[in-house]
Amino acid sequence: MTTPAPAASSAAAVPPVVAIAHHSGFGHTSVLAEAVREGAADTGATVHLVKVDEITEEQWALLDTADAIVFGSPTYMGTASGAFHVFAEATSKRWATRAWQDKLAAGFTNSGSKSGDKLHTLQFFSVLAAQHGMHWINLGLPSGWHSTTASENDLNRLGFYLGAGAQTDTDRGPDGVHEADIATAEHLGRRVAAQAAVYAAGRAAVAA
Ligand SMILES: Cc1cc2nc3c(=O)[nH]c(=O)nc-3n(C[C@H](O)[C@H](O)[C@H](O)COP(=O)(O)O)c2cc1C
Repeated sequence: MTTPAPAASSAAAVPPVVAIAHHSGFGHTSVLAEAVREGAADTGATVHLVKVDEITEEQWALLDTADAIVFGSPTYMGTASGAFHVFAEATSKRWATRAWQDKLAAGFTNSGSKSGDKLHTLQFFSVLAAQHGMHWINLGLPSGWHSTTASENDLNRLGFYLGAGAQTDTDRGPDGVHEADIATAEHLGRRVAAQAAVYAAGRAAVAA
């Protein structure tokens, strides 16, 4: 008896497109954006890094065609930076046409304090995603550094669930971004890209 060949899955063959829309005033959050890019690229995804304070029409078009958009910003005064908020308001054009409906979304932030009210920035990102009808992908990691046997070098050392949260001493440059936070951001990139692939394959299967 011959076993029939499995149906070809064209959806699985097409790598997802992940865009990282981010701002960084002093370069710390840029290090994390690069880590998200590396994590997503590891899975074979096509990745676009977009600096929201320099965004061009071509880059808006890249966001429009992405399967997933990862939002990233430092936490300034307990929320995303002013430059990120300018970008968020500019997305209202996309909101009006539902252009980003059913894309995936996720987020990361960095601040000077261990807490620094970073959760509020991640919540802002998730509400922005919800306003667009996007599907939020959380970090998907247990919290690290929470017992006598744990360490500050653990993945998700700051214990965020909604997205990736990092801390960098304010008197250090971009090379001061913590390795564990970089690894956590890479994890987020891999997770978003993997989920985007699952979502695209599922959508193709439903349409078939
Ligand atoms: C205007 C301003 C506001 C800030 N507000 C906060 C804050 O609310 N919480 C915090 O922990 N750090 C705060 N910081 C520190 C930054 O989050 C920190 O320096 C971060 O690493 C900057 O990231 P970037 O280099 O990507 O801009 C603030 C810094 C600035 C310049």
